[in-house]
Amino acid sequence: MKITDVVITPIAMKDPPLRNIQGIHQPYALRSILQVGTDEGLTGLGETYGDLAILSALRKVAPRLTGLDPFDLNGLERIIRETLGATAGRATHGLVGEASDEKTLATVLSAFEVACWDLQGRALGRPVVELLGGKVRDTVPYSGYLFFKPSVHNPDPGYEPDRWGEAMDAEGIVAQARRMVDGYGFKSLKLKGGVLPPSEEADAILALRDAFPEHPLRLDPNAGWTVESSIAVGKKLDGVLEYLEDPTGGIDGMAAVAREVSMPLATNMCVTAFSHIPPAVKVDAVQVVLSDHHFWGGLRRSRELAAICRTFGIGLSMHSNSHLGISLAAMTHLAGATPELTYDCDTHYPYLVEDVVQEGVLEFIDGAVRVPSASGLGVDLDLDSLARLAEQYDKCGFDTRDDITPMRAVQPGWDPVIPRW
Ligand SMILES: O=C([O-])C(=O)C[C@H](O)[C@@H](O)C(=O)[O-]
Ligand SMILES: [Mg+2]
Repeated sequence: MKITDVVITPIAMKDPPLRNIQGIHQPYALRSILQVGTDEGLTGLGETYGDLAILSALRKVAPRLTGLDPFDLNGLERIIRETLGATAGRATHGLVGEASDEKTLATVLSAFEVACWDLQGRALGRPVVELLGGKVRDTVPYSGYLFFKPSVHNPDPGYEPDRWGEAMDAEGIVAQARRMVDGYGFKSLKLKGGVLPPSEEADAILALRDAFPEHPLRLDPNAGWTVESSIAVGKKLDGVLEYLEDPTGGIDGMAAVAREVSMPLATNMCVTAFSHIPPAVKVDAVQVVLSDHHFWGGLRRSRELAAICRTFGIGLSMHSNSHLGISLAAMTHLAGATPELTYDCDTHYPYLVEDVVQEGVLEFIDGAVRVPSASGLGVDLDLDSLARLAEQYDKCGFDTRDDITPMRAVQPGWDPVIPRW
């Protein structure tokens, strides 16, 4: 089987005004959708960030893939390295750690790699989970991802407001959590912090603890706090959190917090590439790493990460950005085949109101998604939806994620300084 053509479609999907340390989500989230065609008439699907820098890198690589066998993943990496060289560009946004050429390269590799796994599975008539070694679980549990948010975007993008309403205090977060748990059955909850002063966010966690006594809870301010503030929150939430995620920035900062608090510290900011692991292990900075196949270099690399975490006794969880069904399918196959992944995975999926894959395959039952059993990733494109979301991209008025500018519309002079507290 040989790759004959690659179609890359940037899309924009409606996204609620979710708050974080940088500001607020734009009214649309951007993604790149990959269709990799072969001489056998099969098409493999991939999905990644839609930011222009990534899109440009994907477009540079695409024509070079003609003739490649989708089973040759080492060949895929070689072509990508040759094409992008050592200057792939710094493309990721600030919420997943430092941008680097290597991370951009890993992101591009991942997008095409997932499409190749899909092709391999389709060619063999096997689901991707089987190519990754077989299922270690039939369903993959996800956690309910809670965000502080206003009820509407400002300015109004002209579409129906989202169904989640306002949540700018502990009461609003508990109500949001109730809807997440009732609607999706989530068995654990994660609160995106870095929005209110740390003690108020700790109070929101305590309110969640009262309302959901059995649910493991996580809090993630995306490095918004100083070491001192992080320790204070860690002590206040002693015995309450399953883990505290990126309270402060950097390996040394996290290590200083880890020495003083009882709960594990997790990260998708200070350990986001293989080169970060040795220094983090040396000072015991993090006890849980959130994998994310999108920027760790794909499904193979994510399993290498799992093995390294196992070796050093580090827990493994999974990170998410706003994503569509192709990514959810890839995450579910990966998690379905990865025994080290013992924490419920993150997902933004409940905030999604439009997808490019057909309905009904990826459903949350009791907070979990069944690993698809059809060939490849097990999802197919809905071409009408893809065209509609592509048109939305052309009209949305931006080509790169930016949480700061829309925040300045809400709060003039907004300065996304880190740490803030
Ligand atoms: O766990 C995390 O750090 C994230 O999920 C980062 C995301 O970008 C999230 O903060 C968001 O979507 O605003
Ligand atoms: Mg995080």
